[in-house]
Amino acid sequence: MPTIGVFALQGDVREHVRSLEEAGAKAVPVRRPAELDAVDGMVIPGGESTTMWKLAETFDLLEPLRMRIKNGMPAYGSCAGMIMLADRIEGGIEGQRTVGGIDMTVRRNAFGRQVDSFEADIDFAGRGALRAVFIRAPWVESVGPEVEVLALAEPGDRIVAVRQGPLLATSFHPELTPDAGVHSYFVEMVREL
Ligand SMILES: NC(=O)CC[C@H](N)C(=O)O
Repeated sequence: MPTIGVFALQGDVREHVRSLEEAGAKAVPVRRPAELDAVDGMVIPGGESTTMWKLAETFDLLEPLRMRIKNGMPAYGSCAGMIMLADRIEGGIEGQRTVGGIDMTVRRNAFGRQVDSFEADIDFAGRGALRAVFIRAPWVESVGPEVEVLALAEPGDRIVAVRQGPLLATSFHPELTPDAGVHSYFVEMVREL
């Protein structure tokens, strides 16, 4: 059984732990570099990317995360986590940095504010309909040639799920629904590597 860490300095950590366990992984919260060393893959949850970035710097987790990802560790980011895995962001705050790894430009809060949050049925990775929850969600503006688009959403057929090698990101929050499909997809990715 793979051990998957959940970035636990900020965000909806418990929900990801539950979804990962449902998908057949051992899930552990990660707050320190030593804890990061012990996992086979990482999830960066939904939450607030600006706060995640600041806390990751303060707790010396940003650089170790970047290194593990550079060395091929699988990672999955939902919503704020998607922003953290983007090489480039639009609409970030002054100086905002990410972990990076996926050759894409992500627009923060692209679908609107908290009041514009919505749910939609989307087709994820050709696996049929999946209920997707969007909360102040980003969308992907553009992707590099190595990036595979896994899902689009209305309005505007925006890119809301992508994969680049061992890295996966979604604009939406599968951890907030009972369907563990996206987490199962990620756990399979970790098993394959
Ligand atoms: N639900 C979310 O994760 C929202 C993400 C948030 N808008 C951010 O920029 O980090």
